[in-house]
Amino acid sequence: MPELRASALVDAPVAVVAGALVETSLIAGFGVKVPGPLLCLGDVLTGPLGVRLTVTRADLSGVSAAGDFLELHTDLVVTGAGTMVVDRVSWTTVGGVVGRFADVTVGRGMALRVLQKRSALLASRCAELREARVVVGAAIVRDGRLLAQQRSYPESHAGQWELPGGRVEDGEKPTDAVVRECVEELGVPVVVGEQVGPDVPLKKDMVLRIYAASLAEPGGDEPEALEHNAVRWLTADELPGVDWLPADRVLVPALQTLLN
Ligand SMILES: Nc1nc2c([nH]c(=O)n2[C@H]2C[C@H](O)[C@@H](COP(=O)(O)OP(=O)(O)OP(=O)(O)O)O2)c(=O)[nH]1
Repeated sequence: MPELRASALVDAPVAVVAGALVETSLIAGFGVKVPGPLLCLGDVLTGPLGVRLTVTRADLSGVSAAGDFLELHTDLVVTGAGTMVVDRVSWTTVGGVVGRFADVTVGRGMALRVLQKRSALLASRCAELREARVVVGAAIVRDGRLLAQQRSYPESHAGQWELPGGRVEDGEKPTDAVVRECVEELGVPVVVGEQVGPDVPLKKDMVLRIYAASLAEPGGDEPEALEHNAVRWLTADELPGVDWLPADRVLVPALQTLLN
């Protein structure tokens, strides 16, 4: 299988770059049809010439999509100077001299041009997302289950599930916002841990950032839905079947890893 590699250094943390990579606007300009604004595991991308690729990875380590005769992988490597983005494109070549000639003259040239253009788009989107407002969410785990809560508004999202959290206020540390929001929404204090998964873009200038958390007083009051319809404790197996808000669906693999 011929393979083409290209790499570029992006001046942004890996969570920002991984988040920018799941935005489908980054690839929609190349004639690729996408199912929604954010790439999720299992999504099918339809490209020119009937190429169909299934997303097999979309997390902090990068994004992959694979089809019958084409595979795309973008790996992210943390360096002291930013995030190294390593693209690998591999495809099955049509046999014989003609096939190999087409490969060299058409396939490689096309792939390189696409990668160069996407690399520039990625760098400028990461610069925007670095400055974006942050909505924090808490991935509260107890006894191998994740707490989710069901929204009651707006009408378009009522009934869908999300993690406790909200916008970080001016001058507030994101981890402090997690604690404040959990007290406001659930009536309980939490201890905040590491970030889970990428910074998922919500709109042009806002990202969703999830932190692992645990109840500060495990034997204390039960978390209650003070501003939502309901709370639920979910197992890793239950996560993919939940009607999540779109940005939270992107985070399901990372949340399953947290639970496992
Ligand atoms: N708290 C929280 N917000 C989420 C999640 N996923 C997700 O897309 N969001 C979005 C919904 C909201 O647009 C925004 C959070 O805003 P917010 O908590 O400050 O207040 P809100 O729901 O009233 O927001 P809004 O409708 O006024 O935009 O982030 C999640 O898991 N937790």
